[in-house]
Amino acid sequence: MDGKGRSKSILEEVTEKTKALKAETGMQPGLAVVIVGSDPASQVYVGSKAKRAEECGFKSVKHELPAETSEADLLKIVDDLNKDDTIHGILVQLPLPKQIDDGKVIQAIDPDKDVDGFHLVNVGRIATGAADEAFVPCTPAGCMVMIRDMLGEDLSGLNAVIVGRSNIVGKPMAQLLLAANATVTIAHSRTKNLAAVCANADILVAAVGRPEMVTGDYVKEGAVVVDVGINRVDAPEKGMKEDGSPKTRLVGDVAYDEAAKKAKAITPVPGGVGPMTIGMLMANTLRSAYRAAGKEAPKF
Ligand SMILES: Nc1nc(=O)c2c([nH]1)NC[C@@H]1CN(c3ccc(C(=O)N[C@@H](CCC(=O)O)C(=O)O)cc3)C=[N+]21
Repeated sequence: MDGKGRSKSILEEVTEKTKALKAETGMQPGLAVVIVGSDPASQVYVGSKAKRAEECGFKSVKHELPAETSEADLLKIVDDLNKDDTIHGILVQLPLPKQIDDGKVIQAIDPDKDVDGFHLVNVGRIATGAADEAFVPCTPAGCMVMIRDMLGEDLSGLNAVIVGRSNIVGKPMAQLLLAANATVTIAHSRTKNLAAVCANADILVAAVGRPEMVTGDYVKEGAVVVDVGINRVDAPEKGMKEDGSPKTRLVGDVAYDEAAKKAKAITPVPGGVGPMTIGMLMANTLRSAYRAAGKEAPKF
């Protein structure tokens, strides 16, 4: 499953619907991305989010704050963005430095601008089957688009196994699959006979953060496999960097070649779930702007 290509089609639709909203109401969707500290990987993600937002025709605002920023100062910025009518989506890049309580910052974001879908109000909306009114977290939302492309809207009778129980992927993924009528199992590091549990899955979602842990024997013949992992591992076969350390490459949580032999469809890393996450962030921001304009939000 080509996440990069599918994400492109979503971004095109977002761009089109942004034009339509502007023509009809004069409103332009606005996305604010806040990053604290200078972790290089985080900088790259934030940069590409801002770039995509501009390509969609959004107003894009980036707040880059020093690593020693206090919680109070960050909360003040969030509060200002909550009150800013030109901003429809607020994303505070995680993780935050240790002097700042992630939970406190997330709960300070206006739930109706929480395009990450991490606020308790949105978590609760999804858990109670009100996903249409909620912001659905971007990574699970992107996974669902690819699963539905393969299997249709109704997953009745299918077994879905998610490996990983995080609040940002595993748990919301389970809610979305359940809402689509799949029979859902959440497996994790304490699960007994993990390979056997996974081998029962028609839909297998790997979100554990352990490079290539899901090997061929975990995969049922004909399964749809979604790999959420993005792990940077040493790749000495590519040679050395200038500082003498080995070059690196990205791998998922799934051993791709082995799994691909058995799967009906599988997402690659890179080029799978990652680009879909960014696509869904733009879709959520567009939806937020439509709601602020009092118009029915387009579905993705
Ligand atoms: N509040 C918050 N929301 C997030 O959504 C969030 C976050 N914090 N913190 C960090 C993680 C990470 N994340 C990624 C998004 C896209 C790719 C992506 O597009 N990856 C490319 C590869 C990029 C590369 O080459 O490094 C791919 O998989 O093809 C990766 C990672 C969003 N995150």
